[in-house]
Amino acid sequence: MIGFDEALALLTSSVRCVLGTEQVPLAQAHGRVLAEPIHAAISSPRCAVSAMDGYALRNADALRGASYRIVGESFAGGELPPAVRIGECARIFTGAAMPEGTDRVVMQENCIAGGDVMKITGPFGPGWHVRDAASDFAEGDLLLQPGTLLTPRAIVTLAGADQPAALVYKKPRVAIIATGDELVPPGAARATPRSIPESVSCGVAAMAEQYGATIEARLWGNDDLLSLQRLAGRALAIANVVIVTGGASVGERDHANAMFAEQELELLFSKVAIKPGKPVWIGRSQGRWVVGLPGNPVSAMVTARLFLVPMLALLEGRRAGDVLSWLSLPLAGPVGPKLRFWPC
Ligand SMILES: Nc1nc2c(c(=O)[nH]1)N[C@H]1C(S)=C(S)[C@@H](COP(=O)(O)OP(=O)(O)OC[C@H]3O[C@@H](n4cnc5c(N)ncnc54)[C@H](O)[C@@H]3O)O[C@H]1N2
Ligand code: MOO
Repeated sequence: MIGFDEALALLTSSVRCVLGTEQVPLAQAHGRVLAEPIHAAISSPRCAVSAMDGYALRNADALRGASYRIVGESFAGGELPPAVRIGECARIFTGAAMPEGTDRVVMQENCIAGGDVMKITGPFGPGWHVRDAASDFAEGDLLLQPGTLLTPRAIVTLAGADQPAALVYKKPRVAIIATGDELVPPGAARATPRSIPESVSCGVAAMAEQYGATIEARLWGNDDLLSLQRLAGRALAIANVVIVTGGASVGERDHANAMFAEQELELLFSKVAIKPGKPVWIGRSQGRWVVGLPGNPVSAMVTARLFLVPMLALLEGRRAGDVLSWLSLPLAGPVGPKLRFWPC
């Protein structure tokens, strides 16, 4: 039995990001982890643009009550109007390039216009309503570091930097083997008195997917060593990470560890001084990671969150600290020896 900190340190120093990389288009990049630095291919905005619909003019020339001749118009993506001189202005729309000679936009709510004349009628305030060239980022700026999780925020940055695709780390492939004679598929327990619904692999698969893994197989084994050994071989052939649920303890039919013995299982640790979840174990077999979770659903979910999730993060090129953050809080009340089925 080892302490939690020691177990986590062992895991963190042993799991390497070795699954390789692949190029994915932006539409498939959400939730993936960047394997390259992202630099801006263009500046944003590319030139000074208006932040409002209104009229562009020279700031030094702007005066409430004054009139200006409208010499052209500027639309987002359109041609630039002629240069604007003193006493002149140009019609402008949000996102359109500022015409030469202009450095201020007066919102149209503060003007009236007729024919080719615009008059400033309202208090147009201190804001110039101009977004300077490269005020978001400049061409060549480093915007995203390798190891960044591609969240919606990172995706909009990638696209805004004119990057149509990204190099990302490959997703870990996971196989889950649920063990236990008493287990039946959810929905079938009501008809069989001594059975219980197989819930653990459902929750653990959802958690693994949430943290970037693909589920290659959900397998099911009785508490019979021979058939479990066959399942172990099958799972190791298709996955980077094999998760076994149940059978982690010392009962006569607890084979989770033994089912990998023929596959040269090397344990990283077995049993951690935590509650719930003491029987959790992690090892290597045939170059794959094997994670043994206790069968109790609460224990399995807690140990999956504490050990499987950082393992997946490390395999995907992230750091364990990206997915584990700690907050010390006082207990709301005394904790007895029994835990509820689902922690609230
Ligand atoms: N003599 C000892 N007995 C136990 C110890 C110990 O140290 N010495 N540890 C206890 C602890 S702590 C735990 S946790 C459990 C873990 O046992 P196993 O991993 O061997 O799990 P099982 O015995 O197979 O099942 C425990 C419990 O969970 C239910 N289960 C199992 N798999 C699923 C599943 N996929 N979905 C839903 N429920 C599942 C199973 O029916 C049992 O009720 O061992 C203690 N014993
Ligand atoms: O600690 Mo076990 O994991 O009690 O349920």
